[in-house]
Amino acid sequence: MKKIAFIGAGSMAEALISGMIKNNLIDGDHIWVTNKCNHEKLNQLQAQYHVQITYDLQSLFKETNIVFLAMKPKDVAEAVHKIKAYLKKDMLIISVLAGVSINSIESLAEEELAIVRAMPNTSATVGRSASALSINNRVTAEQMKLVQQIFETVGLATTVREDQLDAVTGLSGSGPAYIYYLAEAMEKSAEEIGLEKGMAKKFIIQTLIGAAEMLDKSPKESEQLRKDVTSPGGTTEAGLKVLDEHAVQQAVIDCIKEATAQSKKLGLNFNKSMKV
Ligand SMILES: NC(=O)C1=CN([C@@H]2O[C@H](COP(=O)(O)OP(=O)(O)OC[C@H]3O[C@@H](n4cnc5c(N)ncnc54)[C@H](OP(=O)(O)O)[C@@H]3O)[C@@H](O)[C@H]2O)C=CC1
Ligand SMILES: O=C(O)[C@@H]1CCC=N1
Repeated sequence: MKKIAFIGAGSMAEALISGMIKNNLIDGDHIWVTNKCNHEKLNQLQAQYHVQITYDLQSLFKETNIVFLAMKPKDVAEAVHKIKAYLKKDMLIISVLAGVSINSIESLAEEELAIVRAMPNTSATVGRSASALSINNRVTAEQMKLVQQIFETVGLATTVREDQLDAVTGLSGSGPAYIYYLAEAMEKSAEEIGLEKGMAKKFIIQTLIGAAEMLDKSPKESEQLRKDVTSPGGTTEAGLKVLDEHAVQQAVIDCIKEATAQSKKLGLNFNKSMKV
């Protein structure tokens, strides 16, 4: 594996670094990380993953093959401005930014670059990301192989059209947060119904893993799997009735649509601010 530079050292960068290292794709010596100013965070990454950390862009970009852009969309203009002198045609740029298009990044860099726009999620940490990838026509077959390898190491990787990435962001980029939200509610309920916290947590986790595995392995659709749990006049029916009264299913649909719209909005706002 080659040398990888991370510009941005937040949650998503750490999830990818952790996933790549734990799954033996690359060792810490070949991963270089920088951020805006949070030195403490860089120290933590160095201590935990043995990556190289630096604010010296010369060292960061020396013989670098792959550059991850992993800052918030609002910070990308400033970040790319700072590094653009070091970006070379033979480098592969992988952006994980929500909403920001490949063209926008190229405009900021003022250089024709091989760019991958990816939408992973933080489950990359445990090798379970659902990552969608779009590329521009300067990405070579060899670079694409490398990209597939990186994202397959941290989970499932699928190529999509760039115009589908906002929807992927709303569905699976943000998706882990929806599941954690449900887990939080289950944890709170466990307390109220008198179950000890540690024990309840184990039951909740196993229930989520079990249901996810059933969705994956069973030939049945999610609706049928739900019906299989729901005995007439039983406990599940009573519980689900309350969810229906609160229109929870529609709320989830609205949530994913809103997150998708926000991804589009981030891109539009970015374009407006850059006038691209
Ligand atoms: N979190 C998630 O679940 C996912 C996030 N994404 C995308 O990943 C990107 C990062 O998100 P996330 O990791 O959550 O964000 P964080 O806020 O956790 O991290 C952002 C990082 O960017 C750094 N940064 C900001 N400005 C600059 C700069 N000018 N130069 C170098 N580094 C800079 C910050 O440094 P400092 O701390 O020093 O300010 C920080 O390390 C976003 O664009 C998001 O859309 C995509 C999929 C999932
Ligand atoms: O909330 C966000 O904007 C980022 C993108 C997907 C997940 N987190």
